Amino acid sequence: MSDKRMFINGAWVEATSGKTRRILNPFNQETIATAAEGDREDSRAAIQAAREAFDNGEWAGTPAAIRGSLVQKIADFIRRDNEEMAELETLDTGKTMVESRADMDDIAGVFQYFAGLADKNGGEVIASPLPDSESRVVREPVGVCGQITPWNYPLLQAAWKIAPALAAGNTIVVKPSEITPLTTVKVFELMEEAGFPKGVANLVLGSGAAVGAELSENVDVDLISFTGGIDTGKKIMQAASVNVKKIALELGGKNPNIIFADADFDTAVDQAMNAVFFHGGQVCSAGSRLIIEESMHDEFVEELVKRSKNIKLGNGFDESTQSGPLISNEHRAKVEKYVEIGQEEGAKLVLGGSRPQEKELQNGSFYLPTIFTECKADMRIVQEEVFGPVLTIETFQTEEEAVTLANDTIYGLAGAVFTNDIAKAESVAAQLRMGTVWINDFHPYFAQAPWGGYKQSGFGRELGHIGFEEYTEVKHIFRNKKPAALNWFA
Ligand SMILES: NC(=O)c1ccc[n+]([C@@H]2O[C@H](COP(=O)([O-])OP(=O)(O)OC[C@H]3O[C@@H](n4cnc5c(N)ncnc54)[C@H](O)[C@@H]3O)[C@@H](O)[C@H]2O)c1
Ligand SMILES: C[N+](C)(C)CC=O
Repeated sequence: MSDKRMFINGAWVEATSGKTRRILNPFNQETIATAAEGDREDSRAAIQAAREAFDNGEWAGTPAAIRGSLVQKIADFIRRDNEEMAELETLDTGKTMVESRADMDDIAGVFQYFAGLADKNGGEVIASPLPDSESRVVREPVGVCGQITPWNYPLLQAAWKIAPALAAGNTIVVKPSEITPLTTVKVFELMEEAGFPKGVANLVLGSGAAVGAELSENVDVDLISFTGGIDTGKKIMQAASVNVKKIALELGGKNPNIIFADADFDTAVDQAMNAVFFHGGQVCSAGSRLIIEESMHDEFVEELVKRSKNIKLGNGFDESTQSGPLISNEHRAKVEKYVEIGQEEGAKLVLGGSRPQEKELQNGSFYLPTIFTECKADMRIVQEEVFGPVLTIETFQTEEEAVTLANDTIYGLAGAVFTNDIAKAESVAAQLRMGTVWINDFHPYFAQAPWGGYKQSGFGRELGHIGFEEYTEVKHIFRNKKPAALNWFA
């Protein structure tokens, strides 16, 4: 028996196979829950429920304002249960309570934003070039949406998908990461409380290889929205071709943080630390490549190392903790491998490069903030997503060089530029091939602005009105107001 079950066709169910999975706390590897471990059969049952709920037309035909008010209820319930939900997220991911509380605030804001958009989907009247006719464009829901999410921001990434999909009148099957399902299960409890009709929102727990693959392949799924790693994204894209599903892919990043010598020194050091070490670097948009003007390199690195040494690692529930553990020992092993590779490639390790020594951290998947200088653009440590607290530093002399280094990546998710010269900042922003560019800041994202990648960071956008439109089909309706025979074949 599990204590975290799946929600299929309006009922909480165990896996058909009876299998379960232990969910671990990355701070101490203790079991915090037992989750149903669904497989393809469970996935198919959820898809069928979502298919029927879409095809019977009730949800899509529900007045948009009423759909919006149900989505708004989720926002209200999350605000009501903020502390409990933040605790679940910290238990599951190890992130600090400050981060988890902020995530819950953001998530409530996302549900509120899309609740508000539900009835603003008015369509458009076209100036028809033909006489006695009417031409208009309407947006309709796509259908059954499969939504697959990662472990680093479990509920936040799910909210970016669930809220617009439901507001637009789709039905959904959500598959959270198998290692962090707790808050997604909780949000389905909230949806049940809000009173969504049976089959509209379904939750399947289990592995990517089984549940995720079924969602990607199944011809009854009309759209697949995925957030996760690039290799998984490629598999999903291939699988989704079976019925030419609509796809949105939010993949990884190797994000540059460009700092010019005229930037405010203290702000730039502080933001550079935050860019890469926030949540242990387990952020798709982490500023893991620092690209700094050569003239300030030594002074900047000295200060960065001095401050980063003092980052307090610990239990996310301890309010003095600044950064929690990595998600798992397996993931830490991957980070360690990259640090080894960086050293073999000739990058100079100036901070970290090992696990912390403190006794109280030994059971957690901790890794020290790590900084490499003397990095070259062709090193793997500079090119590949480490997804841990590892910063590489490269230098430049001219704006052109900075932009070339920043764009020298297969990814294009996000990047930043720090300078007091606004014209220079705007020029760099215009040249960066990335979905988000921050000027004199790093990390802000919010429900009102679109999020997504250029190049191999994916395609499609989440958030903003574009994130809502991703869940709609565009239909042109033309009406002849004076129908008459054409006599073409007379
Ligand atoms: N662009 C963004 O907005 C964004 C946001 C968060 C995380 N990410 C990226 O996510 C990655 C880290 O997350 P992760 O390790 O959970 O990624 P992952 O690709 O390993 O897993 C993500 C999800 O895909 C599922 N999955 C695995 N194999 C599958 C398959 N064959 N078919 C269908 N689904 C499958 C997993 O079970 C999980 O639910 C990083 O690369 C990070 O940059 C991107
Ligand atoms: C999209 N974001 C920044 C919330 C999380 C990326 O991992």
